[in-house]
Amino acid sequence: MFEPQTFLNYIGGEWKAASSNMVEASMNPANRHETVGYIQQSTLDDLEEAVGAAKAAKMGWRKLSGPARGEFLFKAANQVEQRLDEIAEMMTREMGKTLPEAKGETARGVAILRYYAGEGMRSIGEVIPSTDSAALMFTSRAPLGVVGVITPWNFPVAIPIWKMAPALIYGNTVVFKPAQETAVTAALIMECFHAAGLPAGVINMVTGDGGLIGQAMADHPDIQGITFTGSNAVGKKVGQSALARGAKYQLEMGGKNPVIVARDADLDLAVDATISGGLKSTGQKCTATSRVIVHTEIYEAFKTKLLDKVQNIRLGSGLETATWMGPLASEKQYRTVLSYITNGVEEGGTLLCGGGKGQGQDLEAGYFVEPTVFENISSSMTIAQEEIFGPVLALMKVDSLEEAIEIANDVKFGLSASIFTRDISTMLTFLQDIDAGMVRINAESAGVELQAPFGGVKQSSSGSREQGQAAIDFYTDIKTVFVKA
Ligand SMILES: NC(=O)C1=CN([C@@H]2O[C@H](COP(=O)(O)OP(=O)(O)OC[C@H]3O[C@@H](n4cnc5c(N)ncnc54)[C@H](O)[C@@H]3O)[C@@H](O)[C@H]2O)C=CC1
Ligand SMILES: O=C(O)CCC(=O)C(=O)O
Repeated sequence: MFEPQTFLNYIGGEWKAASSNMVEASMNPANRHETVGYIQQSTLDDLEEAVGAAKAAKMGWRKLSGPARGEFLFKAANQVEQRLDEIAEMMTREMGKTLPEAKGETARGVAILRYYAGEGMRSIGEVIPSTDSAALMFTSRAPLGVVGVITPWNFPVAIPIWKMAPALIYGNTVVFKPAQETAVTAALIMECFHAAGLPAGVINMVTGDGGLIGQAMADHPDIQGITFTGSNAVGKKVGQSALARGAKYQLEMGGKNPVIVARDADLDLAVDATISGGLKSTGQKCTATSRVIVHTEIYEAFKTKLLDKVQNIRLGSGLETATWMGPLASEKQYRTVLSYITNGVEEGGTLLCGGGKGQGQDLEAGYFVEPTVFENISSSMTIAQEEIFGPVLALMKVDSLEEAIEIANDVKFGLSASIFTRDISTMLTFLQDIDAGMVRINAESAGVELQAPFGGVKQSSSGSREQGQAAIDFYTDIKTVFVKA
């Protein structure tokens, strides 16, 4: 029998209840009657305390050497690794993705922590020849100060860690506001940082309403940088608030990612990648495949193979081994996805499979939506333009590569895009002409590697890149130093 616990804020190295004395229940989306845990409904006073703690810890932390900061991250990685099964199970319970996916994500969190721990030993500048032969000129990097981290619910371990680990290694202190939907999982990650013994105030977590706590972080004069992943609408607000007071900001937002299936594609490979890229995590990835743009000559063959597999997808609780696809993460997301499906039908799309609530007694209490495939979708339709963030694929038929790329680029987003082809000139045309930050050839649109830059173009991101060594650009400022004896 699962017993829900109450989780506290983490401020100045201590666990604290919100000053409102109010908690909120976090629910299991596979069974809305099950409470996963209770989390704090924080007030602006709690945020103030957390920012104050981060500000007070700032100088001590930045004065530590990079390798010394790295030691703390190695310890945090070991903690997460030791608790991997427990954290992954909580993630599955709290947001619905299957247990193997949750374990994979938690293991990725461990690897990210180790990667950035190692960054503490690497170069942070370069020597540049001065025109004055008696001088030494070089660049160095300075931390921003206090960094605000606002994260979504779809990757409750990986996204917070890929923001907090580089923030910390480059000498910043952190105030973290996770999505309320997955704040229990976030609290387990904070327990790992606490056990790793980071000095008090270096990392702080305040849970609560995004419009209140998140917005106040974006507005806060003592937070010098804000990193955000989430919706486009909120991201823009966060960016505008930070810009208005001269703070640095980094936004990772939506996607409407295409896969192009060229006429010479390996169809089995393309089908598997479309299913994995579009439907894993129940389609709730900013890199998820949403539009499937298929050459007319192989359209029917591709469609038949795709439907054959999609119709056999097993829905259920992510904790059950037979389950391939779990529920949507929340009631809000469930309603959003169902309304996009209704809209697709109303605008003239043809439903090939799915389209409804998950059927069956064991699915009744959860936010399950059947894996859904549409055809007869034109680029101007709402479901071809807006991010759905659910298990919905839209098939679009084209006569040429040029037409495929034109449709692929005909959206406001530009995060990830993939193509299936064996032809080198098709590959080259695609990688040159596609508007996307992540370009993938013969691979699904989702999936990122922690050591490589991650981000999009157009309205998918604010232009900066996360992960890999690219992260240093956001979390530090360059100092150009000129020294003469
Ligand atoms: N790019 C991505 O990975 C994600 C995209 N989304 C997209 O956003 C849609 C809505 O999902 P939501 O959870 O409602 O996203 P959201 O953008 O509202 O939430 C993301 C984070 O921002 C916080 N937040 C909310 N309002 C805020 C404000 N005014 N100021 C500062 N922070 C604020 C939330 O508490 C959460 O921590 C999804 O259907 C999906 O299309 C959602 C999550 C992740
Ligand atoms: O594809 C991935 O693994 C990362 C996706 C992501 O960053 C997101 O959905 O926010």
